[in-house]
Amino acid sequence: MQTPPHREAASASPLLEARGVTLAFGGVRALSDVGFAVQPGTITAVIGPNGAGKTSLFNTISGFYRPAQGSIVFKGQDITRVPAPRRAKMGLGRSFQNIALFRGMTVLDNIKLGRHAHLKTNVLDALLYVGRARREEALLRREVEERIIDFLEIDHIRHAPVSALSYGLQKRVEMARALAMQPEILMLDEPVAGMNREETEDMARFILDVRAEWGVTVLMVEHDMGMVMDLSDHVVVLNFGQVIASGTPAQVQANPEVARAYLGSGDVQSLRAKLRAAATGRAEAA
Ligand SMILES: Nc1ncnc2c1ncn2[C@@H]1O[C@H](COP(=O)(O)OP(=O)(O)OP(=O)(O)O)[C@@H](O)[C@H]1O
Repeated sequence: MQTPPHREAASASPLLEARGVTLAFGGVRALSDVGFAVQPGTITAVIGPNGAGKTSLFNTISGFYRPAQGSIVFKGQDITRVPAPRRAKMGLGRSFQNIALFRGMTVLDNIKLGRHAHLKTNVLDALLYVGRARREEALLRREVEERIIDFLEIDHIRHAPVSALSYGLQKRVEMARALAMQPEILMLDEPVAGMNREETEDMARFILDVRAEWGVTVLMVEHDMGMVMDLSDHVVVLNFGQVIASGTPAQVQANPEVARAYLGSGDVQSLRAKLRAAATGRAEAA
């Protein structure tokens, strides 16, 4: 018997999985039995009202928090006990909700620092092939840095200190630094929070291009529901630390539980109308 095509798609190996993740801070249960999968090559978004557990989930995936129960699986490997820096080297790149750049340093130096975490040359290599390894590394580094600078259109500010940049540009530099690690999955924590419409449009374009041109899978946490619905292939909705819905943007928008979490009533028409209004606003601003 043949497997229907949609079944095949659903059973493709996920790049990343959260399985039954539970996390508590003292008496507060931030996450309860959270499970979802990120398929390679997709843009997946985690949304939910304030305090739903989005940041806790991100921190658990990137290794800053260890769950009380459950596991995180990346490329088929259980990484629940792998420390955060090693996860980054394995290909989990991330940006932060509150920009975590070195503000006194230039854009280029911040990007170089991101790249530094990816250095492959170990102590033995360095002892045996000092000259060649260094030269090759330097060449490759410069190539990656230039490609990122070009891609994110930040050439004009490469020597500017980060502190002198607008918020939108700082967010873009943070993305550049995360890309410098050449991640397989890029985790973006509220990539458009605090941005004006134009900056939001730019960032949305970069997120789509990261996937299209760099082949990077994207997992983001974002408050801007309209942007999420426009960009994502898959949306996971959290509320009070639990997954209340998961599916395509259209499926999530038609889910009364989601409308209840956001609007206090299960009226999916109102939810759709709200999203349409937001989309019209963005189109007018563009
Ligand atoms: N370090 C912490 N110590 C204690 N409680 C915490 C901590 N971090 C988060 N929490 C609690 O865990 C729950 C989930 O918070 P979390 O920040 O993950 O939600 P969120 O969806 O990211 O919220 P927001 O959209 O406001 O950023 C909340 O009740 C929050 O108060």
